[in-house]
Amino acid sequence: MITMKDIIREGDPILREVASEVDLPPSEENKETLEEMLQYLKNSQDEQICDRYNLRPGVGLAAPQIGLSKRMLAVHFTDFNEKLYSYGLFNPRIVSHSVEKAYLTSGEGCLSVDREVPGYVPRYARVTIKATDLEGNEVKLRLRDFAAIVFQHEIDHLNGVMFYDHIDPDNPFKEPENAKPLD
Ligand SMILES: CNC(=O)c1cccc(C)c1Nc1nc(N2CCN(c3ccccc3Cl)CC2)nc(N2CSC[C@H]2C(=O)NC)n1
Ligand code: NI
Repeated sequence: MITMKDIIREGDPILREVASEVDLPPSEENKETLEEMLQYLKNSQDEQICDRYNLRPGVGLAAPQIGLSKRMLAVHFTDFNEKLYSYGLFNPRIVSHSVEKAYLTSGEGCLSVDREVPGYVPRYARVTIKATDLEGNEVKLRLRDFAAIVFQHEIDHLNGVMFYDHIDPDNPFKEPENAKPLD
């Protein structure tokens, strides 16, 4: 079971590496790891389990955050329209995106960052992702708003990018150009 002791914190160089593609079809080992990452997210959103194991709640987790420089990520959340997103993905990539940007007006948090880093994180408002899922199927996901934000945050981890790299250091709460606020 993944707990907070398994989560790599900022400062560890692995979080700044470009992670390697995984071989397909995914090995049993990589499938088990990705299942564990998904289970972490579910556990972290269950009050009893979260309290018992002192987990930080999250809706996304990328393999570099547990010390594996592999292009694997898990997400588990329901969006504003009550649509459930629960995926373990191998080799996810953004194949197209909107010009329009979006940002969480509350800023972003990260399981690998044990501090608040205030500021708007401008991201694409809509993205199309292609990847291979836990069953080994090629999936194509058209995402918008919160779902688009989460997937971009996690794909950033596969490219060594942290959310605060996107925050304007001169004015963290400046309205990003051509961007819609997400409350
Ligand atoms: C600094 N201000 C803030 O963090 C912030 C502050 C307010 C609102 C938002 C919306 C903020 N922003 C933000 N809130 C989240 N959560 C909201 C609470 N939730 C959760 C909490 C408890 C139980 C179940 C759940 Cl579901 C867990 C997820 N998650 C992310 N991110 C950035 S994209 C990846 C994702 C992630 O999983 N991070 C660990 N950002
Ligand atoms: Ni993160």
